[in-house]
Amino acid sequence: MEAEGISAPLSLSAEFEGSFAYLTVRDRLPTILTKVIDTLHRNKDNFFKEYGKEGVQAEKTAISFLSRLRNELQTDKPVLSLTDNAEDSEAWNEYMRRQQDLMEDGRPVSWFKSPWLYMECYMYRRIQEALYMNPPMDKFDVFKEGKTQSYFESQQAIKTLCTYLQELITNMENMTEIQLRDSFLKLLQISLWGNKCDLSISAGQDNSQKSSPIDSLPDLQRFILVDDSSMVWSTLVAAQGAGSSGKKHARVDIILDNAGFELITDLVLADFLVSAGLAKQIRFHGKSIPWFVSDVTKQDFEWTIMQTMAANHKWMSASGVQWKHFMKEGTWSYHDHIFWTLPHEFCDMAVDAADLYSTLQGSDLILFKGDLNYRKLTGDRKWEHTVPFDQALRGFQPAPLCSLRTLKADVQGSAEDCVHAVFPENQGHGFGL
Ligand SMILES: O=P(O)(O)OC[C@H]1O[C@](O)(CO)[C@@H](O)[C@@H]1O
Ligand SMILES: [Mn+2]
Repeated sequence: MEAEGISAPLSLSAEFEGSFAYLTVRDRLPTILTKVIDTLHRNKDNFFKEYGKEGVQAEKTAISFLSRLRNELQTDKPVLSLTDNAEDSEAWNEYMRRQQDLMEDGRPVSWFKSPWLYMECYMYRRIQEALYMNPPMDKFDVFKEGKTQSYFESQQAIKTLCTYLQELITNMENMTEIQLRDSFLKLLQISLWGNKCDLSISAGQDNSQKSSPIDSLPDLQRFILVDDSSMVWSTLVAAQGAGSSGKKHARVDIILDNAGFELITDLVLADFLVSAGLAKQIRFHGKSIPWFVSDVTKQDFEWTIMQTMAANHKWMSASGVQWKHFMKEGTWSYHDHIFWTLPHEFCDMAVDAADLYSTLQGSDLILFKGDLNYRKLTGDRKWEHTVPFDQALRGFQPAPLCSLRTLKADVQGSAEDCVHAVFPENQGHGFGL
């Protein structure tokens, strides 16, 4: 749907044979679906133990739903309305009608003819429909195994990062502003690179963090296209300005992406922001259902903090204890609005999720993690590479925002990583890579 009066190029789509969208829909999405079916098969005995015959029957029916879905995808069938009467079903079905109105010569909305962004999101929502329709499978997270494995495979990197965080916190009061700034920029890059650990690009293959997240920074520097993070720092510093009641309470919103090591990098960054007095409140935004294989759900968020607390490592445990305290006292909070697991481009948010847009307008800085968020920020359209980032946002600017994304889809086109930052007109800055 077009944001008011701002035109945009075509959406990336699998209709362009040979494109990355085409290869994703033809090859990677069926592979992910097959792995989901295998996961259900492999857990058959557990379902029997936990739910008896009813569990096994539900697993069998869910598998038949998913096999049918895979066939629909592979044979480019018209997409179907959702029939699970979930909280977001009507929003999905309304979006399908909207997409149908956009189709030329009345062709049906289908996997290889419609926007890649819509079809990929739709697949993950249809997986959830197969579970919703077959209780007691409705609470089962088909991606949980991969997400927890990614956490356990990254232990050494997590220990290194938590140790680094505790060293920063111990030395914090002696730090000059330049040292604080440099530490922040280092943690921002670590959070950017944490985005490499994503299970949808790898179609579920292990993609955990093996190397030291700190020592690898110098080598990775050359892959950052144009680093605008210094403006992110300026925004944070400006947000410390005195408010009407004295010290302003800077609020940072982090739109999360993947669980596992990437989530740890985001929690470490958030801990630093609060410990350095750069933010008084951090709002984390995750997914309300399992999504794009490794995206963070509330269960993943809570499990990761508990797991870190319980680690047999002094600084991991100290970090986890601190994070649980931040959650308990409300300095940190977790939110999972359904909009983040709808297919909409973010320029639609002000209309289609006005409550969320209004919430984000209260932020001093919004950090968007990952490739899917970047694709939604820019509408996953065939922009020229010279288009300024804030133009591609087509009016989506609830607050100063920054995209921390390792490039996994065409919508930027270059092979490097991106740190974007953009500021609403009233701050006069509009820039990107
Ligand atoms: O976890 P991230 O960084 O959002 O990556 C997910 C992205 O990776 C891909 O799976 C590969 O391009 C996309 O389909 C999706 O946008
Ligand atoms: Mn992801």
